[in-house]
Amino acid sequence: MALDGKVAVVTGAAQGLGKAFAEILLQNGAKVALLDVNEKEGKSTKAAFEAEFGASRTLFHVCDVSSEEVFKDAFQKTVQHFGRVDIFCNNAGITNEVSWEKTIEINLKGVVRGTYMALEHMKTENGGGGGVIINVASMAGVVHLAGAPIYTATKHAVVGFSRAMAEFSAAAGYGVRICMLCPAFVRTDILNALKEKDKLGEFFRLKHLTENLLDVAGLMETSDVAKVFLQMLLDDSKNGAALLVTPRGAAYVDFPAANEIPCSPL
Ligand SMILES: NC(=O)c1ccc[n+]([C@@H]2O[C@H](COP(=O)([O-])OP(=O)(O)OC[C@H]3O[C@@H](n4cnc5c(N)ncnc54)[C@H](O)[C@@H]3O)[C@@H](O)[C@H]2O)c1
Ligand SMILES: CCCCCC(O)/C=C/C=C\C/C=C\C/C=C\CCCC(=O)O
Repeated sequence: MALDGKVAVVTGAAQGLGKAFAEILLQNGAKVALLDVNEKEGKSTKAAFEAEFGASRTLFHVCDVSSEEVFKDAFQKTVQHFGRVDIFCNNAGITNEVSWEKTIEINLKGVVRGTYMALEHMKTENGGGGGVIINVASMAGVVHLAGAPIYTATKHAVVGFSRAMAEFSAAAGYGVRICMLCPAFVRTDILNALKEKDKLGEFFRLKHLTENLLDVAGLMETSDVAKVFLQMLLDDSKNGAALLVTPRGAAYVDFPAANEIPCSPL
């Protein structure tokens, strides 16, 4: 997929990884709708992009992905403004083990909402032009973080949901690819939760478990992850693929097929 003239939506685009994904899309010729619940940061990011790429290339809508109504409204406004959407990146996410229902609402249900909405618009069956959906999971969607069980659960769920939807989309002939990005630790505000008892609750006393993993794995910059995001987005051969991104490099996860899982006779 060439990006020149394509229209992308990125949730959680005001800062961190979402901002870096939006930036690399803009650098490669796409127009980008930035959706984020943080109005102040979103407006400032939009202003910075406007100065660099021109006013007509970006949009910002205040949008909480945990509200079906608000999310749909922001998406519809984006379609009205740019005329279409070709790329949808479900990136917004939080770490909060105390308000765990909220974490599920944003990290999982927000991704499900965004995926359904994007598919409905892009699928060729409805006269759409096809496209690509990138769901941002985490390495914690493939291996677990004992210090953040709900975060882990949401990211595992995003991986399972996206893989199932990718196969469904291909089988239904929708013309829409769905892939997952699974980064290890990246220098963004989400990691501040590691220092916040009111976010980790009872898991705060074992925060060293996550900190030890971070020490071993190392920390990436958002721009490093954005380069890999772009490669996956542009690779038309990938559907249902989960790309792990670590400071050592990137690799697609080799999930076993059901009949490849070793079993002993009962
Ligand atoms: N930073 C990491 O180490 C890391 C690693 C793997 C995956 N991730 C994932 O990357 C994604 C982006 O996180 P980040 O690291 O850039 O963190 P971040 O906190 O810097 O950015 C998250 C963004 O999402 C927005 N957001 C939060 N709740 C929202 C909501 N309800 N609706 C809309 N926007 C909302 C925030 O305002 C913020 O702009 C998340 O899904 C996260 O789980 C992060
Ligand atoms: C409160 C924690 C917030 C975590 C944010 C997040 O999504 C980061 C997850 C990163 C990794 C998760 C799991 C395990 C990492 C363990 C080892 C990585 C080794 C990487 C390598 O191969 O070098």
